[in-house]
Amino acid sequence: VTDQAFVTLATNDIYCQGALVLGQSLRRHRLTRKLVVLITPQVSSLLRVILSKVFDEVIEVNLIDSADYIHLAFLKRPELGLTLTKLHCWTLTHYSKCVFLDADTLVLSNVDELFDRGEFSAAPDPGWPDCFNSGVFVFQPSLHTHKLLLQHAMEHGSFDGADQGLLNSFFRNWSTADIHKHLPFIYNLSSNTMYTYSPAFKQFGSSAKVVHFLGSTKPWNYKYNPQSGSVLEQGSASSSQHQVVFLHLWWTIYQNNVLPLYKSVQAGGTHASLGHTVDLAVSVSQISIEEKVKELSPEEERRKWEEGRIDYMGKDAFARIQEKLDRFLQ
Ligand SMILES: O=c1ccn([C@@H]2O[C@H](COP(=O)(O)OP(=O)(O)O[C@H]3O[C@H](CO)[C@@H](O)[C@H](O)[C@H]3O)[C@@H](O)[C@H]2O)c(=O)[nH]1
Ligand SMILES: [Mn+2]
Repeated sequence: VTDQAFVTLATNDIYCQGALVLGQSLRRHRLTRKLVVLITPQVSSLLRVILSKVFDEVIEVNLIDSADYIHLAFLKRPELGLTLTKLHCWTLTHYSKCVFLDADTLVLSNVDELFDRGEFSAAPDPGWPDCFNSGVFVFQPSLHTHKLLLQHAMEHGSFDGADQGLLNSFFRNWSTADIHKHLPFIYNLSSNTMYTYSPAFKQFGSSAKVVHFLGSTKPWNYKYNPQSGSVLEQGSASSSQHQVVFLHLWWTIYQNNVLPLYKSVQAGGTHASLGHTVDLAVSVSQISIEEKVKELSPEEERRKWEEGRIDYMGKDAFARIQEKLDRFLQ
């Protein structure tokens, strides 16, 4: 089937690591659809090369390219940045139907049956089951829908400041209108929420098809010991039994199906620079993915702005600029 696709999003080199594991996990289970990753200009050229080995299409999306009125409105709402980026998936009109998967999801078996569902299908959010979780959803690309979504974002914002709030208020009758649009929880199983229903996990957990590492600690924040096959806990994060199993699987795929891709591109050392934001440390007993903290020179900063590569979510966010101005004026 060439007019249907699995789609994910990675706006930086760190989330690319998740996208690569997700892509490889899809390939392990008889892939019959196209694989697409949306990226933003921040993604390094090395990661683009690696992504293109796993994904059929690596598509750069850029907020600056969107219609002018949206761009202008966006400048007043920089916090919607990442949200609008996810919405770009509706512009993939060379596909008739797609399944979106967050870069922090992992596919455990073939999930082609998701394409039997219509827009907008998603699984309940474990924290508020009358809302859907926007980490896995079935949608139909359409420039018209895309425009309506952007308009909705500009007019009403998002009640959680991100895509899940926006999509839930846009597709507001999801929870009551059509039960076929309720994906079973096994298509978006979040294993690390505060509240879990353990007997249900025992009963149904083994039929899980997609795992979602939702929340602030992602698999790539852990370290992995390839010899013992153990995942090393990070700080205060404590993992439940089933989560450990899924983390282990994530790292196994990373080690066996992602690391070799890098080796074919660059001479592998024990400490490799994977792009401008990621360092990879590989030794016999430990693999870790670390974020590089790199300060740009003022000249580099200015060039970034001039090229339109503005970090709306981070240091160029309006609140941060305001702080700077206040400090300057005092
Ligand atoms: O810096 C970032 C952050 C996010 N993403 C992408 O956006 C997705 C959503 O972000 P994530 O960190 O996975 O959020 P969650 O912890 O899953 O939190 C919830 O809340 C988000 C915001 O509403 C929704 O997008 C998620 O689907 C929902 O599960 C990621 O998987 C990536 O595909 C990036 O590319 N870069
Ligand atoms: Mn997620």
